[in-house]
Amino acid sequence: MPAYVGIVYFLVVTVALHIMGPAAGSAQLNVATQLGLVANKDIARALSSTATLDEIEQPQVAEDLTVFRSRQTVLGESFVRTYQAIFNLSVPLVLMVIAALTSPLTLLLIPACIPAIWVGVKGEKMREHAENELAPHQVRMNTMAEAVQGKSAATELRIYGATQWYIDKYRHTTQLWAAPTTRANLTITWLTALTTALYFAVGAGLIWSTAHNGNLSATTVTLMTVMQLSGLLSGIRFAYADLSKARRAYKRFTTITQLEDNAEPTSNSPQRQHTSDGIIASLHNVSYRYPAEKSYALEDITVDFPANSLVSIVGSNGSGKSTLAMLLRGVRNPTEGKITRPLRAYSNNHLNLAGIPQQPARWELRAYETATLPQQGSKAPLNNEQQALEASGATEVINSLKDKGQTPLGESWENPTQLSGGQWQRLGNARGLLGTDTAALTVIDEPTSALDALAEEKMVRSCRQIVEDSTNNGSVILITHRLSSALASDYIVMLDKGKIVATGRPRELLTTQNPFSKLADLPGEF
Ligand SMILES: Nc1ncnc2c1ncn2[C@@H]1O[C@H](COP(=O)(O)OP(=O)(O)OP(=O)(O)O)[C@@H](O)[C@H]1O
Repeated sequence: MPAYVGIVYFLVVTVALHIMGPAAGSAQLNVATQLGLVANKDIARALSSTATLDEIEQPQVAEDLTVFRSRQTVLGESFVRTYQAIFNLSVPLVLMVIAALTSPLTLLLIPACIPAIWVGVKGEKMREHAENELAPHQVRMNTMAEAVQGKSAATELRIYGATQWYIDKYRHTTQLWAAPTTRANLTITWLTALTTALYFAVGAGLIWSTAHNGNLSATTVTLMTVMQLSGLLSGIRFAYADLSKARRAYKRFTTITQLEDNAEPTSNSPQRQHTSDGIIASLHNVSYRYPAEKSYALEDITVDFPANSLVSIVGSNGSGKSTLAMLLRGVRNPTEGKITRPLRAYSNNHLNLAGIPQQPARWELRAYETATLPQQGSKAPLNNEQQALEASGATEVINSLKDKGQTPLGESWENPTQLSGGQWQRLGNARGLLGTDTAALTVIDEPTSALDALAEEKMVRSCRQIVEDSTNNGSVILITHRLSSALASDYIVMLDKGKIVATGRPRELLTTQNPFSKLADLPGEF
């Protein structure tokens, strides 16, 4: 072989890396961005499904959601890495061919790679197995770690003089629980070291044999190929590990989305259904405590919500209004007591439960998608899209944007369009108003800060319209801080410190002595 082969080799590598590097980089960015968008939509669908927040707040699921929420998702990154590994594979393959032409013995490097690749795959499986064993102990481990780090439990430990005992026990127990992971990591380290040593031994043997024959270009080419392939080997291992982690995270994540898939299909027929006793929802001794909280946000609530009515829930800040709204929407489940819903068709299906949370999420999608997200996730399209967009004021917002409904919103995009708090709120409100025509219950947690007075008045009028147009004898429950909104409703429920302090028709409440009539005498808001 002529001596210039080594020079050609360097030139090929250098030119290939310089041309392919930037191309690979921009392709990776594209892949990551696309995957980020897909992930955003997946989360959106999952969250507009019937899953309760209590479920979503489970630590493991919350962690997965965080992963999926980030633009460069784990999935995206692993795709990028795999892509990069496959892309980069072409360079060493070309080199392998040149190297094989220079010195056929170089082909021995291929079988030498196989044990290293096998260890990469096997190691990942071992890690997954160990992780599965650890998972049931994860929550207890976190609790113990928190206690050691000094949350409220640590105070008790100090009072009992038991801190050292706890730390020893903690260390021992976590060592026991973490043993499979430690063992797996140790085995993987040894196996990786052994297979890498084997690979380099074969490589060194090849380099020695070409140098021994005095073939300078073959030595150079072999040396370069050994180094290139070793870099590629770790690339493949990392790519496989990432992909495997992403697959596990995705599996857990789909446990949320499956809830949506399992939801029973509903008929979208506008037939009018009737309640047996004029009640749309009854709460019986309902109490609610947020996960990880000690005190109750709602205590022993018993109340009937009338059908085909506009009901206002009033009360001071922190009295439990939003919590009650979430229970009524089936977003959270009561900790104690139960909620009964007399309508037969009125399950926890989003076609029968519509509503607007206090702070709708800011989905960074295209404007139309943001305003109509439940349509993207729902199997049966909702009929009242146009009315929902009009009543919420979303149409005005969309029409004011440069590319109308196609305008990309928020930070996730290259040339983002920023909206004001009120504009985001209107798009969110449109989502909540989808399906109100057939909903048995529409729960609107009125935003006090983001909407101006006119928009709020429009909202109250829309609420009345929803009750009148309902094909399902439906009621609207409006959480409000405004006296005028409460007085415009058919029924008022007043809360204070998580308990009901007054219920009744506005007229009745105003003409008797009760906490509501006392507040109504004061000017302004509650
Ligand atoms: N996600 C949460 N985790 C823990 N505690 C919460 C959570 N959300 C609300 N709380 C607590 O529950 C209680 C009731 O809150 P809630 O938001 O229902 O009141 P609210 O009447 O709607 O208040 P506001 O008028 O300010 O919106 C408060 O003490 C609040 O701190």
